[in-house]
Amino acid sequence: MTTTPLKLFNSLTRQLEEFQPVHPGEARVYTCGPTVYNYPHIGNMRAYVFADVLGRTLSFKGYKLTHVINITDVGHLTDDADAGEDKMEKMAAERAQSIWDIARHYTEAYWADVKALNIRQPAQWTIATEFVPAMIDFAKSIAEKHCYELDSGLYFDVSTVADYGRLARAVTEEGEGRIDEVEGKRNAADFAIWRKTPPGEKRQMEWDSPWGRGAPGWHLECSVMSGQVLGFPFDIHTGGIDHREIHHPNEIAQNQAFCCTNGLNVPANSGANIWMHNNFLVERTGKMSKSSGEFLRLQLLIDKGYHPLAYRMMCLQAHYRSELEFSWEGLQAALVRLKRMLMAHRKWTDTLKEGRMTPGDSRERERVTNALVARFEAAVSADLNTADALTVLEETLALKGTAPECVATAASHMDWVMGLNLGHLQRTDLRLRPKAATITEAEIEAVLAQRKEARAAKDFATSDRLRDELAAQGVEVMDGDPLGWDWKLGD
Ligand SMILES: Nc1ncnc2c1ncn2[C@@H]1O[C@H](COP(=O)(O)OP(=O)(O)OP(=O)(O)O)[C@@H](O)[C@H]1O
Ligand SMILES: [Zn+2]
Repeated sequence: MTTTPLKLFNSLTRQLEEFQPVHPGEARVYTCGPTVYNYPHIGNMRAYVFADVLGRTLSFKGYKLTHVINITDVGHLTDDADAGEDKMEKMAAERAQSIWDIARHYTEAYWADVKALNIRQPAQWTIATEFVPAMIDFAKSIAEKHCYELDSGLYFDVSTVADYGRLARAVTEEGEGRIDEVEGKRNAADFAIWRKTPPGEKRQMEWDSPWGRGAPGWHLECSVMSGQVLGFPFDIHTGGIDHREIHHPNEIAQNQAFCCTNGLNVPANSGANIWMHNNFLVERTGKMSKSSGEFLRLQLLIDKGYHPLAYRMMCLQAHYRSELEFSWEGLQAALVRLKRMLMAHRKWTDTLKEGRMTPGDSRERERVTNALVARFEAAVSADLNTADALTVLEETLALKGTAPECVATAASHMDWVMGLNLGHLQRTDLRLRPKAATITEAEIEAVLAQRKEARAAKDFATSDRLRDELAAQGVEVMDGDPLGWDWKLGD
């Protein structure tokens, strides 16, 4: 079905580029996954909604997709630029719990959010601690030419690779956040690829290596997991925009070293051809951040009564390269938009269910369907312009006089790429129903049934009294609402 070439913004060149797969007909994508020392916040989840839309777009365009997302359960320090403590060790010490338990708990919490947001399962979740022997092998192969050992670990010498930091466009020596705290580092930007456990200390997670007992560096992990599973070079590497500054330049430096040493001298030599970054979800006070302690979890949105796909809709309304400001009003608007789409979609599928097929030429119907889908394809092919793509979906659903089969088929393709699940959601799933509410749905429905009877009998006094009783319990009855929200629960 592919007609429009797929253009993606490559952070390496800061330009839109046409997607040209390394392996014909395939797309291999690696996404930097969460560090599982805490719950993901909805900002983190924006990164995975973006990667999911990318993956769905590639599949929709006919590429055989292999998507890998990692789980970082060791090695990510509290400062991306190679200083501070391991985030996992720190949390384990604070909680007096085993790291393994912490990792399991937060990985599961992350997977629950992935599911709730209708993010597809990748081909593989790579767990960092399962790749440690491969990380040691990778480090061994580049150590002689590109690394040097200090008391605290094995360091990567960034001056040994061409054009270090080109992704960040940062000055190597004085780039942001390059804190040179380690005595003996040759360049301020050099980073540990293996961190030795200091003498007399014991880490919960440590392994033997040629450079002593210790743990791998975070940057090494992603180079190894992506290269091992997808092979260098693969097509696309994604992550949040913060990774453009330190984590990904360091991955690229390692990939260059590895590819040169191992005779994989690929043209761009960065490990991946295209590096893509989503912008931040922000709050009025600034970037939403796990490390700052307070943050919004998807579960809080659900507890307040919002369906999680309303948050997915909120993400899709903005381009992934733009900042998106979170607000409850914005979430409410996204929910209403989702509900409108659902109702419009339902009308078409009901028409089909009633068997009202359009007589006539099936070739003509195929042509109409393809023309509708082509408009949508043009939107997503323009660097994943989901905002335009949603408009095309809405306009398709609002068509009049077009054969229902054409609209329903075209809309189901579009919905699949957007991942809004219009075909399965029920109108009642989208009701605002805060967890704190004490009244049950059955109780609400019972009162509404009484009220319906009263109204049928033109007993408006009783009808109003029942309505007021519900209002006192936070239930807003919405008579005659075109969206069909018969009732909703407030906070
Ligand atoms: N506010 C945000 N909006 C969008 N993406 C974000 C935001 N914060 C982090 N990310 C992205 O989420 C993904 C997971 O990040 P990770 O689990 O490592 O979070 P973190 O860096 O520990 O958290 P934080 O930066 O919030 O302290 C990364 O791709 C990261 O770039
Ligand atoms: Zn990574």
